[in-house]
Amino acid sequence: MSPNFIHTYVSVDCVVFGFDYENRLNILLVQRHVDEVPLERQRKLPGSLIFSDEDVDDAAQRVLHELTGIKKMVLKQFKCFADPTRANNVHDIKWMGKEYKHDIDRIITVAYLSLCKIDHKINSTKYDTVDWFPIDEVPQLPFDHNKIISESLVEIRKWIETDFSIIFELLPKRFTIRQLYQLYTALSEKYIDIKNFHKKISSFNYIVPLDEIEKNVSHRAARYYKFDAKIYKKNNTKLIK
Ligand SMILES: O=P(O)(O)OC[C@H]1O[C@@H](O)[C@H](O)[C@@H]1O
Repeated sequence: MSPNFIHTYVSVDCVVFGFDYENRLNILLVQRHVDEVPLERQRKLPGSLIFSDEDVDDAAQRVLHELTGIKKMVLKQFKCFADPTRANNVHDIKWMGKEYKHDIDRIITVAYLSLCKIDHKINSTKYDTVDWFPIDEVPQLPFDHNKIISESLVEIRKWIETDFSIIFELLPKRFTIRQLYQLYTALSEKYIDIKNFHKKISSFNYIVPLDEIEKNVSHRAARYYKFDAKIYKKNNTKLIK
């Protein structure tokens, strides 16, 4: 007897990270609409089935553009999720039927990581509701989206160790060393104390001090810095060795 081979749909899902003013990692979730399910239980990762004439990376770039209105965003494919039961939930089947007008029983999804400054204006052309959620306040999501998010966290930690410059995609254009430190500690599993961090940072010429300091703060006003991508590319140093 010959084995059964799958005949399946393929989708992409994007985990977009942001870093908020309370020093927490956030991700972007969208709202879907399925009758009979309370709205607060219908958040999901932004995603889409892939068009028949589309490359998978292009589909992810399209999803991000439809999600944020931003033309080109940092993007990293990190894993394929193919559990045969991942789209078996009755509400998920209903949703796919409504959204794609097809009888869809199996979907393999390719997951992507992306990064966005949290103060960037989100101009979605596809979703009526797009919100930032602190990573530890993400609700129960459809499909295997909670699993995709936890695996994306492992992935972003690895990413930062191989390419430190991605951290600046999450920070405002001008930032303090404390902000950089807090983001680094939220992302990295390595511990470094703030004094040593300051020492390290001051040896990196791609982190450039500005002639501006914080205003209206209760603690000692800190200097602002900016990231110089050109200088970084020249020496491409890892931050913590
Ligand atoms: O609901 P949308 O994102 O349009 O459809 C694609 C979905 O199909 C599932 O594999 C994915 O997890 C993805 O979310």
